[in-house]
Amino acid sequence: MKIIQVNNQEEGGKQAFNLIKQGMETGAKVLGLATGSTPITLYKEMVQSDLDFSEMVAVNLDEYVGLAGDNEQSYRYFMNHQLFNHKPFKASYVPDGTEEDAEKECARYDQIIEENPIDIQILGIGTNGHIGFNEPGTPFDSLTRKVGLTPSTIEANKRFFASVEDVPTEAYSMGIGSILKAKEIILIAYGENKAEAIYNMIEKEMSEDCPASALQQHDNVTVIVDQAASAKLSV
Ligand SMILES: N[C@@H]1[C@@H](O)[C@H](O)[C@@H](COP(=O)(O)O)O[C@@H]1O
Repeated sequence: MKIIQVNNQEEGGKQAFNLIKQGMETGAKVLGLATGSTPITLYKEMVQSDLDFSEMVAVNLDEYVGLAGDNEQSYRYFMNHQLFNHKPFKASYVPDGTEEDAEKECARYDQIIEENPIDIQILGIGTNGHIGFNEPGTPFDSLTRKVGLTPSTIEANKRFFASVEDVPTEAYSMGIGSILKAKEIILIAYGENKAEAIYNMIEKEMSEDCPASALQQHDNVTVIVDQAASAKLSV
């Protein structure tokens, strides 16, 4: 894994943006995108840039089960407002949180990923090492499925909701197997509450206890971290 240390989130957004720009110059057509507060500065860079995304496809990692795209807490809403409304893509995919038939929705989404192989996958990381909504214990060959969120993830994500009771307890998430199929992966982490997860991901032995450690088996991963998130690393 290549590690890029940055001073702050603005610099991290610029670094990630430059990697995407380079990727597009060398033929990348499909971006795998993530939600959460971490990629916001990257999306700002993309919006402010003169890059044209109208021939690009975006495939998002996950969506809360039960939330429609016009719900302000949904990941579709987040993506539209942070990026797609400002920079139109040829197509943008996010799992449909309103689809009650999980099997049908997951099969549909896996088909989308198969038809649009991801060139560059952007990832954040949960404090427990989750990527997408793949919580600890997720098999590394998993595909899209309905997952239950751990209490720590519900707790971490409640800041976006009126109360903890409003946080959905399930999500549709691309699997770790799907993520590993991306040609290039850029994982971004800021802040001391990510330090343990970053340490487990990079320096501990690969284990399902830290879903992000699966990235150790991928040969094109760049990790963008600030000082606080990289504080536990030995290098
Ligand atoms: N499903 C998302 C993840 O994709 C994201 O990486 C994580 C961290 O979020 P943040 O960037 O806000 O710390 O939150 C959620 O659980």
